[in-house]
Amino acid sequence: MQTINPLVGILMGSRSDWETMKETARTLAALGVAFEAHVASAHRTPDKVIDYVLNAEGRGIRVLVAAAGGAAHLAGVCAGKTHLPVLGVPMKGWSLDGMDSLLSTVQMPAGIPVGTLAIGKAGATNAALLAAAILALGDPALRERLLAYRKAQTEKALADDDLSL
Ligand SMILES: Nc1c(C(=O)O)ncn1[C@@H]1O[C@H](COP(=O)(O)O)[C@@H](O)[C@H]1O
Repeated sequence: MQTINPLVGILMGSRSDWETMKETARTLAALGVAFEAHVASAHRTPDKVIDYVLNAEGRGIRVLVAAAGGAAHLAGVCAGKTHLPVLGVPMKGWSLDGMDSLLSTVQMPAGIPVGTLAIGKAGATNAALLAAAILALGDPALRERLLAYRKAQTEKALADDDLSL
């Protein structure tokens, strides 16, 4: 999936991660951030991952989001091949409630950072917001859209405080 001149590259280890990672795509779309999303696995298609990451900056990508479940090596391998910010999203996976993905994404050796988000859809949403926040540092119009998104969220949370039986 691709919009024009993508600034954010979303990689996921399997198509089975897409249901969760749609939250990243939807949030970026809501903020008007151009992105692309691809299935690429450090285990199953390592050459595709390396090729993508090495060409990302030259193609205009500014932030990478890497999502994987189980033995989640994708984000770490991406980070090892680029100085672009890499945000890791651990997938809940098929066992261990995603703790395996979380730990294998977050526990990077010093020198090769992966900004690791929460497991699952919350992490997928927040990866988009963090990517947008990074891009907004140099994009005043995006900064305004991000502030409006946050304001709407606050207003919804306040409006939710009208409990009845
Ligand atoms: N952790 C990785 C990597 C990787 O780290 O490169 N590649 C695929 N996977 C993960 O394997 C899980 C099961 O994949 P399948 O559903 O295709 O069997 C997915 O969550 C995927 O991210």
